[in-house]
Amino acid sequence: SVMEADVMQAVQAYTQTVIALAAKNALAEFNEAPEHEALSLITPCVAIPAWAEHLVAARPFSAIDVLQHYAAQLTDDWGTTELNQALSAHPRIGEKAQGNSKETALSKNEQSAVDGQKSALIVALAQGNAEYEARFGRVFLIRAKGRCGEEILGELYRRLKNSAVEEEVEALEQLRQITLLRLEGVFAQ
Ligand SMILES: NC(=O)NC1=NC(=O)NC1=O
Repeated sequence: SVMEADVMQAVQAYTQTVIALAAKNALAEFNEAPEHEALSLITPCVAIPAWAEHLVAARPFSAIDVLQHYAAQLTDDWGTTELNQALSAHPRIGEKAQGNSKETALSKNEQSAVDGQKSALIVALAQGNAEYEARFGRVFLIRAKGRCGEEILGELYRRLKNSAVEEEVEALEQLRQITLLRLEGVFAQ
């Protein structure tokens, strides 16, 4: 009925307000926190200290999208060094992330669609990972969030055919996506 529609609309508007206010508080917290605290909020996003240090140094941010835009700009300079630095914190796709660090929890969540999938898939991912590491000399990195195991395996097979230069570009783009998605998560709580 019209009444119910109005109530639903009001609830939705209220919910949006609460989400916006929560994000605002998270931003205020980040802006005002002591440096080491602000750093600890964002270091789980990616194991590239310079990125987190520059982001913290650029506070205060007037809005979350300004912060996210600057965070994205900082990733433009990433190259081989940053990629290898970051890979130390990313478990292989399909392998159970070890330990109880914040990064491990994030990886587990991002890879949740892969976990418990058909064992044939897990075996194929393990073989593909090994082939990738033999060919490119580093762990295969893909933004796993929002992707099922089959799609990840398909991407692994496709990227195995890349040249070293093409593959570094792709791996860096995946690292950017993982990092910026995790940053969104920091301010969405
Ligand atoms: N090797 C990986 O691709 N690791 C990961 N991808 C994600 O999206 N999270 C990870 O930890």
